[in-house]
Amino acid sequence: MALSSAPGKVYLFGEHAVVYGEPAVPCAIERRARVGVQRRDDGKLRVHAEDLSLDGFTVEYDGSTGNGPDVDVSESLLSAAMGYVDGAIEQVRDVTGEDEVGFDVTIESDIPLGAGLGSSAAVVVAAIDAATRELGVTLETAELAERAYRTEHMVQDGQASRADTFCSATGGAVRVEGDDCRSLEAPDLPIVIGFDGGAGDTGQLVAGVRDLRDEYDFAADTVGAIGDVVRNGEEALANGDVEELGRLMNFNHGLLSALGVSSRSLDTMVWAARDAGAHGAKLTGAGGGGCIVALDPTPETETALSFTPGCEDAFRAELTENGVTSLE
Ligand SMILES: Nc1ncnc2c1ncn2[C@@H]1O[C@H](COP(=O)(O)OP(=O)(O)OP(=O)(O)O)[C@@H](O)[C@H]1O
Ligand SMILES: C[C@@](O)(CCO)CC(=O)[O-]
Ligand SMILES: [Mg+2]
Repeated sequence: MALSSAPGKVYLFGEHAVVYGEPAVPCAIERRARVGVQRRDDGKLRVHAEDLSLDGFTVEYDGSTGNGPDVDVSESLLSAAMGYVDGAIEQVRDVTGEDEVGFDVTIESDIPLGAGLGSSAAVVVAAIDAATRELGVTLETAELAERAYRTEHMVQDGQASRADTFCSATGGAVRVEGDDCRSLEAPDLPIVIGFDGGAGDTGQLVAGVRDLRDEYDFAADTVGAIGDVVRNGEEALANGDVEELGRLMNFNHGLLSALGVSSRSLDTMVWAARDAGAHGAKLTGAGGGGCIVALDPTPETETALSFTPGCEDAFRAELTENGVTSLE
C-alpha cells in the first residue's frame, strides 16, 4: 500500500489564457487530496472515492478489458467522475510498462470538486505518485507533473495547460507558459477564498472560451490581454506589492468575465470582497461557479463573505511549499 497527498491551488493570474500559451501564476494552498493505492494482480481497478457527489460510491471493474464499471448511474456522470482517476492509472501503466496491473484506489480530499481549487490535478498527481511507488518506481517531480498533465489533457478533450498539475506536484507559487514551468519566490500573501457551493466543468468551460476565441478576434485579444496582466502581475509579485497585485487581479476578473466564465454568484462574491476593502478579487480556476480568491490582510473580507448570500463558505488559505508528498 502506498499513500500520497498533493495540494490544490488558486490562480493569482492567467487561467484559461494559459491554455493558449500565455503565462499564468497559480499558487499551491494547504488543502490536499490523499490517494491510497494497493496493487492487485487481477487487472481490476476498484476506486473508493469518499467525496464524489455521487454520494461516495464504490465501483469495481476490469480496467484492462476496456469495459466500464457496472453501476446504476448515467454514463456521462460516471465518466465525468472517473475520468481523471482512469487517466492517471493509464499513465501509471504506461510509464511502468505494467499494462495489466490493477489497483485498489482510495481517494479522500479536502478540496471542493470542480470549484477552481484544482481538485482534479491534486487527485491525479497524488494517484500517479502513489501508484508508481506501489510498483516500486519513483518518478522525478518533472516526470510526475508531465504525466499528470497528460491525464488532464486527455480528460479535458485535448485542451489543458501544465499549470494546475505542475503547481500541485511542486507546491509553492509557480509560473507556467507553454511547457516552460518554473517555481517563483512569493511573499506570504493574505489569501481569502469564497466558495458558492457550486462547481463548473473545466472541460466544458475551456471549450466555451476556445469557441469564442475562434469566432471573434476581440476574444482572442482578450486572451492576449490576460497575458499582459500576468506579466505585470509577476513584477508586482516579485516586488511584494500587494496593492498592485489586487488591482491586476480585479482586471483579470473583468477579462475572464468577458470570456463568459464568471457567474452571478462569483461576481457577487468578488464585489462583496472589494466592498469590504480587499486589495482585489477574482474568480479562480475554470469558473462557472465555485471559488473566488481575494487578497486582504484584515478580517473584513472573510467576515463580509460569510454574510454574503450565495457564499457558502469563506476561509483563509495558506500558501504551501509542500507539493506532492509520500505519506506511506
Ligand atoms: N475527491 C475526489 N475523488 C474523486 N475524484 C475527484 C475528487 N476530486 C476531484 N475529482 C475529479 O476531478 C473532477 C473535477 O475536476 P475539474 O477540473 O472539473 O475541477 P477542479 O479541478 O476542482 O477545478 P479547476 O480545474 O477549475 O481548478 C471530478 O469530477 C472528479 O473526476
Ligand atoms: C481553465 C484552466 O486554465 C485552469 C483550470 O484550473 C484549464 C487549464 O489550465 O488546463
Ligand atoms: Mg481541474
